Amino acid sequence: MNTAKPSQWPENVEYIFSIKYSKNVRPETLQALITKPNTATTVKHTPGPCPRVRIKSITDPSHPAHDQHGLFASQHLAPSTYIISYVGYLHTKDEADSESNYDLSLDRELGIGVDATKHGNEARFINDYRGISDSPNAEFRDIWVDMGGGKCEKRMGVYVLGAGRSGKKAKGIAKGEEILVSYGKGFWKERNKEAWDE
Ligand SMILES: C[S@@+](CC[C@H](N)C(=O)[O-])C[C@H]1O[C@@H](n2cnc3c(N)ncnc32)[C@H](O)[C@@H]1O
Repeated sequence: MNTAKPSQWPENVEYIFSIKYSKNVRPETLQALITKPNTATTVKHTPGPCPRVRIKSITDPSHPAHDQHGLFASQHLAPSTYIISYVGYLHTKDEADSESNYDLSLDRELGIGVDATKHGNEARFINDYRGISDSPNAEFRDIWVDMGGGKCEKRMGVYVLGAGRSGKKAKGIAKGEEILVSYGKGFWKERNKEAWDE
């Protein structure tokens, strides 16, 4: 088994390769989260540090996440390239931690989220573009990860914005550039940053 961790991985967070399922998820919900629709995009499971990204501490005082970390491209990433999937603790609405800064909705209809506060991979370090760049250069998409042996896992995958969606960012993400998504207005509204109303 691959036990390597990415450089700069924090000691208080468990580095995981696949989702950790809460025992409170109902069997029929769990079944829906591991049953891939025929037409869905599938990505092969790849355990271990992702070669396309690098976690870096943010030392620039003008960066709004100064003194935290961010995720950067370790090679040029072409438009629409799959980068990494978001893993963490998969939980029900009732178990959601309203204080978490790492909780991503996986399936709104099923009321399921994935929280990477205590367990996660490099994707937990992706910052929001606001105050850093004019626009995001990456986005979350629904994916299914083929775990082998006929098993699949529904996850959120991070992709480089496609040429159609990204305008001037159609060249993809350059080596060394920070990977930035939009967390959505709701994330910042809940944290009282009303000024970032876009
Ligand atoms: C999912 S974490 C991203 C990784 C985080 N920077 C870290 O080092 O663990 C989300 C948190 O990162 C910070 N963050 C992300 N994007 C930001 C932005 N554009 N401006 C200010 N803080 C940001 C906020 O503290 C937010 O609650």
